[in-house]
Amino acid sequence: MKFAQALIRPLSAVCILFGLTVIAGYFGSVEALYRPVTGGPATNPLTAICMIFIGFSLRASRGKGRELWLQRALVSLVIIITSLRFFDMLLDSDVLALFTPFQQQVALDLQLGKSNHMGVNSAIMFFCIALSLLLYGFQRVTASQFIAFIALAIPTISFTGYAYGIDQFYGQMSMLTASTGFALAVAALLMTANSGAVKAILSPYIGGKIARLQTMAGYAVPTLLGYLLIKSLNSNEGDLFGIFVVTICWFIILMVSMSAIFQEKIDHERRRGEFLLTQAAMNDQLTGLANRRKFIEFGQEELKRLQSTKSLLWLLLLDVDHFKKINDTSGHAMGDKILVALGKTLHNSVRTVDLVSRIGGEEFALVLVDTSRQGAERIAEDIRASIARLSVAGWTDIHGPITVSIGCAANDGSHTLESSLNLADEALYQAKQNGRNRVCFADANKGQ
Ligand SMILES: Nc1nc2c(ncn2[C@@H]2O[C@H](COP(=O)(O)OP(=O)(O)OP(=O)(O)O)[C@@H](O)[C@H]2O)c(=O)[nH]1
Repeated sequence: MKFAQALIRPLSAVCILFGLTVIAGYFGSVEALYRPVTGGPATNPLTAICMIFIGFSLRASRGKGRELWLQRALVSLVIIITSLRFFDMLLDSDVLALFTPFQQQVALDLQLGKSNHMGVNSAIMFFCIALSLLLYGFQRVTASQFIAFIALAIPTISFTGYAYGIDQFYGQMSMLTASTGFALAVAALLMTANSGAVKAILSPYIGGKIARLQTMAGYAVPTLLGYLLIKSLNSNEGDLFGIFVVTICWFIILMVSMSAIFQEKIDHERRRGEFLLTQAAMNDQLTGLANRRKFIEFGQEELKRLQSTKSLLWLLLLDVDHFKKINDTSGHAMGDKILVALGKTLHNSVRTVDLVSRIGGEEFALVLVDTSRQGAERIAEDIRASIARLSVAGWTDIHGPITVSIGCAANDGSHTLESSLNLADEALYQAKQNGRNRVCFADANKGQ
């Protein structure tokens, strides 16, 4: 998606450059710059201005404040210019000539019988691109995308015309205008890459891959077959045949886009379901902390990492003192409430790189990564003290403070997670034996 959107700036830059090249052609009277195919259609100066305006408005489309107003102003001007072209066509007037730069040169070309009008197809194409960008600026993304698709269809019809030799298909649209319009319509579509059919087609998942393949094949195969047939049959019905091919191509693209949207919706639900299942499999429902499974996975990953960092990992095993009494005197619901409060305290006591997990009923395990012995001592003691001060709504002083015993063991990467867990468990047992509400450290030489 990001890659697709990164294309917008270079595409718009190329189009601005094309527009400026055409203007330079009129300015320096270099016909080849505005009429790439000798005797073919020229790019009218106003058409070149539309290219430049749309190119700049694409660059401003994601802006805010003044930039957004500039974008709206530029696309509105293009809408006005192209609308005047429709006006001239309907009333058989020539209002547009009043605003056309290099009008003398344009008039001379026309006198000499050379084509140099802004083609109606070009006007429709730029009108649609400008409208699409205007709608995008007003956050009408679906409508913007729909109009951009229509805009994209117009140069593809011209390309088919050039390929099949059907001049009605490109009319007064030069190859340069068709290519620029195509690039601008693609850029306008990419602006809406986060929604609808474009999102579905660009999706990195399987649905997107299939849709991209189908879109390309759906366009390339009928176009190529049509080309081969029209050349080999030398058909007089070329126009009808061309219309048939273009219609088939766009019908296929429409079908592919629609099925891609549904496919992406279903795939999105599946990915969400998978995410929720993984979450459920890795997290403890009551406290929201990691569960035993996640603890083992995380611990083993960190131990692997230790082999290259040569630092120390600490395992803190924490058990609530006389938790059975808490349940028996105040009820299971209060017991649960205390477990949740403990989970929060533990979570807030460590860094984001560490892991806090609930590995049993009233037993928690902490993994402290890249930590010295002094660091582990300080954290364990802070945790013990802050839990002894913990106040839980509904838990009264007559019951005494909630306390925990903590057993700690270090691992430098030279022994297994299981052996560290056993050492921490022995230290925890020691803490319980020594009167609870205390921190004990495993013998550093054991298990190494
Ligand atoms: N409320 C609640 N209680 C739980 C949960 N899981 C385990 N328990 C209870 O935790 C208590 C653990 O008791 P014991 O293992 O005897 O240990 P203790 O009472 O904490 O005593 P010491 O560990 O020796 O200090 C049992 O009564 C379990 O029913 C839970 O999710 N919620």
